Amino acid sequence: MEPEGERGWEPRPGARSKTLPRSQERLPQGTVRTGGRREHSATVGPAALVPGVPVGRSPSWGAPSAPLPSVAQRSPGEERDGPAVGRETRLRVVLRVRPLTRTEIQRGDRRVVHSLGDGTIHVSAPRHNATFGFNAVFDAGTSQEAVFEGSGMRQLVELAIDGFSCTIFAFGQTGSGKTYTLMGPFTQNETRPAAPGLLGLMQRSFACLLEQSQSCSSDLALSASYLEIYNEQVRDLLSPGPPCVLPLRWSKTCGFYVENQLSVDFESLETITELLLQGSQRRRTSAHALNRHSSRSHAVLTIHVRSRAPSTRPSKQGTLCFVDLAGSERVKETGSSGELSVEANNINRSLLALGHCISLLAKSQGKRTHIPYRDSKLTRLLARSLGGSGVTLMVACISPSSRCLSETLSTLHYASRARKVTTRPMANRVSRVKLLQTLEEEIHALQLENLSLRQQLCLPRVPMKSMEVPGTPLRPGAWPGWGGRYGSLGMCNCPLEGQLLAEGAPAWPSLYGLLRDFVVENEQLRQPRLSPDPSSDISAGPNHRAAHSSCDSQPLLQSARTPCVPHGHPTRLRQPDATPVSATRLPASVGGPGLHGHPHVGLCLWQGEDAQPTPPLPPASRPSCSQCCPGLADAIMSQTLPGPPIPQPVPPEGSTGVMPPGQEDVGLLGSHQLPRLSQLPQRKRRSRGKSRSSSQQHQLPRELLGSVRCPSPEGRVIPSAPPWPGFSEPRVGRGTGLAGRAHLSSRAMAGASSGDLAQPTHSSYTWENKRTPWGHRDLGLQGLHRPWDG
Ligand SMILES: Nc1ncnc2c1ncn2[C@@H]1O[C@H](COP(=O)(O)OP(=O)(O)OP(=O)(O)O)[C@@H](O)[C@H]1O
Repeated sequence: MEPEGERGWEPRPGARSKTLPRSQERLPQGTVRTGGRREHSATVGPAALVPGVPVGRSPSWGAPSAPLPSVAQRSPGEERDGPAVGRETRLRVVLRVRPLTRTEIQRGDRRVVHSLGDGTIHVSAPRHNATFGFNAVFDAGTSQEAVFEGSGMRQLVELAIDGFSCTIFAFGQTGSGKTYTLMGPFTQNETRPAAPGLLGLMQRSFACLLEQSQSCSSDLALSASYLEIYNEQVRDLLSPGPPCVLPLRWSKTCGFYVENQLSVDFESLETITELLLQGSQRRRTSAHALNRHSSRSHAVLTIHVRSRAPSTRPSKQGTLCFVDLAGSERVKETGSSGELSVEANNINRSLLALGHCISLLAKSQGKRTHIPYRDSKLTRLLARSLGGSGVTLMVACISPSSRCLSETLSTLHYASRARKVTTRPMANRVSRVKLLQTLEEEIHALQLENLSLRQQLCLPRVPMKSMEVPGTPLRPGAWPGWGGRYGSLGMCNCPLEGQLLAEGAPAWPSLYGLLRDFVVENEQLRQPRLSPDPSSDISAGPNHRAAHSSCDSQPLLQSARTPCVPHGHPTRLRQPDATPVSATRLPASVGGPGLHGHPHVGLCLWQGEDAQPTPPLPPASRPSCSQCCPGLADAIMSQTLPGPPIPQPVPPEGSTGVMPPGQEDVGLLGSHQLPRLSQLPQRKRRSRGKSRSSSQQHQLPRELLGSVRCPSPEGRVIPSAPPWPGFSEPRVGRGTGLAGRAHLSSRAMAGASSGDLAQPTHSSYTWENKRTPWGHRDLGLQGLHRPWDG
């Protein structure tokens, strides 16, 4: 008998089995035998989605309040160092049947699918008589809440909190109820969320997550990103202005990831619901014969869950990813033409690629050949969920109408096949030791870079302690003063080593305080003309300098393009790879902002141990930039820095504030081309590979670059760093969002916000983002109004 994957979608009439088929028996070494008798009617007992628990012994998926195994059971060994390899686990597949619509009833369509209970569904139509089994079947009358509880979403939320990458994707024919299941009866014209009873899996999961985050012992940091794949382009649905197209990249450590995707922090249900609503309103939809609000793109909403565990435990980083696939459609039936048919072709092509990958993944390990994830953007994004280390739930949606029979059968076969796919879930945890090492590297690199910049600027090597802002209290555990950091012994004099070796919590605030100070100093050194007297500015204490850096507006330090490193310094600066990126990528005449570069947003410092996270401001109280919107810098700085007055930014001389047409995007990329030295090795590595970085693809033409780089009005995304080793989730360049707080990420700061680090949660490189007006273009900079524009 041919394996199902090679037989196409033809159903096997009359097949029905309540027993575990041979193809799904548990074999030794955790393998699953496939390729025998075709089975699309199997009722697999309890799904083994819960990692580490053998098939047949795990709690039944969807069983309310089924206990999860303990962390130790799930991933033995992962406490030691990073993620541990999980056991082979099947995808969980549930089926939802929507009710007949009024049109279908009026048309006299017949119901051709009937739930038999026990996770089975029967298709009865002339020449088609088949039964299919799934982990759960929700018939037409099932409420949204029952779907949430019965599909095992609660457990997925718990797994995400525990550091697993969980994916829920809805698929099925157009108009079959995918969006309804995930988001409720949402239409783009809606400005209010649906009635509570109709809320979808997403909103219920958010509530569950927030509930758990409040009750669970470890502090959780939550953020969201939202994108769509439209006509094979990945577009950010949270970036202000029209959705911007983002590159999809691959890294050895983390696989495929979207570069420069915005990620927005949230702490309340209202905020995340609002994000969902506003992002969804920007998603491409159209009306066609089968659905008045048909999604024309695949949408992916990812919730990043980072737990800041006590310092002795590894930090966990899970994700909860909701994928609302565009529905497969027959152009003849939907009546699509023109743009609609182009969209339909793209949708069908990507779904075909997904189906192909699933067919191959459903084969046994021995028979599995290369999985062509690269065939579409969708399969690239779902690679980890399908064949990697994620925990995946598929929600297949079908219409019961006789008119949709062939599409329904396709979906049922698709879903049956998906049930054979296995993943090896792994919790994403970063050990304290690894985190310390990364911190150490980051601090060393920054220290050297700053030293080099100081030399270029002819500034004293040692910032004077006496110049620190008087009256600013030292953070507990922070390094007292700045003197000695660049002492005659250089790095040897740095007490960091002792800190790294020291056990216990007090090292953390000190390390992060140190890192913060270096970062702030680095920012200032890269923008020496920020204040009339750069040297005094830079050599002043960190707080004072941070106040200045809240609004940068001046060109990058040109002479910093070739930093000179003291001889004998045992650093990567001496390696060929360590040539500053700014030297190779920035034209000589380039001026540009530092890593921040946005005059409207401030550089927030870590708020110290005692500081409370700042709640997002309501739109009405949104502060504005210090010149065009004077409240923002004040608001930011007052939240972070006690004491010193906040200097206002000086508009650059002769700046017009208007980017030449067509220059907007390169301008941004140009500003992206200023990574810190500490990012160099990874960037170099990537550039050697096949895929080019965005900056390589879009080299900044010299003539287009004036002395003024035009930063975004809402904030910017810093050069996206490649994913961090040990972090399964690609780090995203964070930017502004619609609500909540948005971040810029950097290598170190990603670590800071990611886990173990109990203190500075929304740390440096953070700006307070209050609701962003949609009219602004963030990344393209078109129509940008800047303070000096007049
Ligand atoms: N379980 C359900 N109960 C009541 N109405 C439903 C249900 N499922 C879907 N609907 C309705 O059916 C219509 C189509 O649903 P929806 O837009 O969710 O389909 P879809 O699969 O997302 O379609 P597309 O792929 O074209 O975006 C909507 O009007 C929705 O309200």
